[in-house]
Parts: sequence; C-alpha cells; structure tokens
Amino acid sequence: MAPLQGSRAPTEFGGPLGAAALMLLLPATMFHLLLVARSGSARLLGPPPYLPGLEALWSPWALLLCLTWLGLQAALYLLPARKVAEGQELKDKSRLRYPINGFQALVLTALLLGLGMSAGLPLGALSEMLLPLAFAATLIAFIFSLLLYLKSLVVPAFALAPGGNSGNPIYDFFLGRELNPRICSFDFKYFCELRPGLIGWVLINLALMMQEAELRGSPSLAMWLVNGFQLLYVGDALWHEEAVLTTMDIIRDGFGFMLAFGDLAWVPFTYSLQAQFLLYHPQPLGLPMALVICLINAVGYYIFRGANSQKNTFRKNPSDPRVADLETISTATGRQLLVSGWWGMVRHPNYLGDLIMALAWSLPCGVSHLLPYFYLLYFTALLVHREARDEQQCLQKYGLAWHEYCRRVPYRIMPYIY
Ligand SMILES: NC(=O)C1=CN([C@@H]2O[C@H](COP(=O)(O)OP(=O)(O)OC[C@H]3O[C@@H](n4cnc5c(N)ncnc54)[C@H](OP(=O)(O)O)[C@@H]3O)[C@@H](O)[C@H]2O)C=CC1
Ligand SMILES: CC(C)CCC[C@@H](C)[C@H]1CC=C2C3=C(CC[C@@]21C)[C@@]1(C)CC[C@H](O)C[C@@H]1CC3
Repeated sequence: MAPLQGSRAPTEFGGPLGAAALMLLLPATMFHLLLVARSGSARLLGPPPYLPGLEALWSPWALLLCLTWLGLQAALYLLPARKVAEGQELKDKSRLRYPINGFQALVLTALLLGLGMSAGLPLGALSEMLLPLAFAATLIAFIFSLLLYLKSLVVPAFALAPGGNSGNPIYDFFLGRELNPRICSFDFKYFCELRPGLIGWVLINLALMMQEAELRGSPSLAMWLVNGFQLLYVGDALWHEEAVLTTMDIIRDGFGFMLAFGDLAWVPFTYSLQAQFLLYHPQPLGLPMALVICLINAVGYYIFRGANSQKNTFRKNPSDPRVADLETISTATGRQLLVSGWWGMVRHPNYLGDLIMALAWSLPCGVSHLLPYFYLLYFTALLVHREARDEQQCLQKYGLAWHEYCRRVPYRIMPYIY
C-alpha cells in the first residue's frame, strides 16, 4: 500500500500545535541548560539563575564566528573525496551522489586548529562565548529554515518529503518540505547532519578542556574521559559517514527547522553539556571508578558499532562471510531482515549501545547533580520516539514479515524490559 502524502498524511510530533510548541521549547531548553550549567547550584529542574538581556546574547563577533565555521566546513566538504557514494533510489528513480570526506574534514579541522593554537589562538576563550554563539547558531538555523521553506515552494512535487508537505505552513516549516535541498551538488541536509554540528561539538569540548587547564593547571580526569568518549563517538560517525545515507533523516524527513536547529545548534551546545558542567563544577574522580566508566563506554561502543556494522554489511552484501551465516526472514520487497546476531537480541541493538555510552558520558560528572544526566534522559526519549517512527515505517514497508520479526524478537531496545 502506498503511504499517504500531502494533507492526507497523518502528522507527527503532535501536528502543527506540537511543532509550534517544540520550536519554542527546544531553543528555550538549550538556553536554560547553558545558563544552569554555569550557575552555582546547577539545578536542572529549577528556574534559570537569571534571564540574560539581549546584550548577553547578541554579538556580531559570535555571528561572524559561526558563519566562518560554516564556511570552513563547507569548503572542506567541497574538497575532493576518497569516495562518492550513491543514496537510495528516489521517486523519479534517480540516485543522488554524496562525497564521503567527513573524516577528512575532521582531520583537516584538527590540523588547522593545531596551527592556529601554535600561533596563539586562544581556544579556551570560546567557552566564555557559548551563550552568544548559541544565539547566533539559533538565528542562523531559523533564517536557514525559512530559506529552505521558500525554496521548497518552487520545487517539483517529486522533490518533496513524504511527511513534510501537509499544507500547514507551521508544521511543514518545522519538519521540512523538501527532501534533499541542494544547490548544484552541495547537499544541505547531508552537510549539516554530520559536519558543522558534530565537529563543532568536539571543538567546544576541547575549548572547555583548555579553559579548565588554564583555570586549574591541568584538565581533570573527568574532563579527559568526557572529551575522549565524545571524540570517539564523533570520529566514528564521520568514519562511517556513508551509513547516514540510510537513516530516516536522509531518506524520509524533509530539511526544516527540526533538523537545521538540531544539527547546527542543539548538537554542539547541548551535547557538550557534561564538559560545560565540569568546567564550572569540578568533580573528583579516582582511577578505579574511571576504569569502570571506561569499561561501560567500551561495552556500549562494542554493541553500538557491532550492531550498526552488522546491519550495514548485510544491507550492502548479504553473502558477505561476516553475515552470511545469520538467520533471516524474507520479505515481500525482496529484502531480508536479520533475526539472529545483534538484531536477534532486540529490534534496536544499536540504540541500546548508544544509551549505554550516554550513561558513560554522564558518570564522570558524579551523582550530585541531575544536569549532566540531561543527555541520557533526552536521548532515551528521542530514541523511544524514533524507534516508534521507524517501527511504523518498517510495518508499512514489510507488512507481515515485520509482524513475524516482532514475534521472533519481542523486545525493542532493552532485553526483557522494553
Ligand atoms: N546521538 C544522537 O543524537 C543520535 C544517534 N543515533 C544513532 O544513529 C544510528 C542510526 O540510527 P537510525 O537511523 O535511527 O536507525 P537504524 O540504523 O536502527 O536503522 C533502522 C532501519 O534498519 C533496518 N532494519 C531494522 N531491523 C532490521 C533487521 N532486523 N535486519 C536488517 N535491517 C533492519 C530498517 O531499514 P531497511 O530495512 O530499509 O534497511 C530500519 O528502518 C543508531 O546507532 C542510533 O543510535 C540516531 C539518532 C540520534
Ligand atoms: C532538536 C530535536 C530534539 C531533534 C534533533 C535531532 C538531531 C539532533 C538528531 C537526528 C538524527 C541525528 C543523528 C546523529 C546526530 C543527531 C541527529 C542529527 C548522528 C549523526 C550521531 C552519530 C551517529 O553515529 C549517527 C547519527 C545519525 C542520526
């Protein structure tokens, strides 16, 4: 059965009202977290310590810095790539091509940064500018989404995303109307999903670590762990960049405020919350506890990477010797579903590994505050919601075979619990 589209398609995220609320709530939450992280009490659930005036938020230098950062990452995106991958087949039977050079962009950014720092670039000072930088990134995301919305009004119908053209401008602005907005070969959604935000996140982490070293003589063990774990996560995402081409964000969701704000503002400024917390609230961490936390992160990463690689290898070539022995279910589409290995344990083993890592990123911050656990709480909600969206799409794609998979593998994310 063909999925419904346009104004007949069911809406997600609570429809236009939910979308409008999220557009206010998400930036408000981000600023709340930034303010609370630097306050003495660091109470996640309390009111913000103060309401910043426009002079604390707006800085033309911060805007210039954000635009320079985007320009640098765009330039690195345009450099020759070691590989050009093809995306999934589109409605008009064509396939888009994507450069695979995200890891190269990370390495080149690190080299440029190293050069800059040896020439005296005060990276630590970035940690003092997080509020105006986050404001500038939000402004950019908002204006960018508006331009994307206007652009989507003049593209042919086949270029629209299945979910983001309900006819309600607020809802469509939030979810995104056009599936793959591009200028020539420059793909805005693919570019934003992995580069400026993810690399920006580790850059902010590094700036917070440098600032800590300046304040206290050397970075704390807790700060080293948070920086190391999150660098591994970002490096892994960029190393396996091609895998993002099969995510629902690229295949199904349009490019609107949700992803533009998520990629450009939410990821760098809220995913770096643990490092922000540690700069203002140093936490003692002994070696034995640090080793336990490293072990938890390693277990999470092992499951996350094992599950993602198993599925990616299987989808590329089901007869690959690494996956050829796994049990499968056939579906009417001709594709198969894995029912043994990682994908026979729960229906989203990669989410389980990701959540275990999220726990390991918070533990170095101790247990005295809830704030550093915000990422774990938000991420659990995001993945539970994402799992439900994916389930709907798989049911639509695979019908009875999906029911059979759910019968054989009854748990979604956490064995025997959920
Ligand atoms: N840090 C963050 O903020 C976020 C991180 N992530 C991470 O990104 C990664 C990608 O996640 P996401 O895009 O949500 O989805 P997944 O990588 O889990 O992909 C889901 C798709 O996998 C295929 N699939 C499902 N079950 C099976 C099976 N048994 N056998 C073979 N194929 C199957 C289906 O697609 P098909 O059959 O068409 O191949 C399904 O639509 C995850 O590791 C996730 O944890 C995701 C979101 C946010
Ligand atoms: C602002 C809202 C709360 C929603 C924003 C969602 C985005 C932050 C996420 C949607 C899917 C994402 C993915 C990743 C980062 C977060 C966003 C952009 C990864 C790139 C993280 C690293 C993984 O290895 C792959 C992920 C793909 C999906």
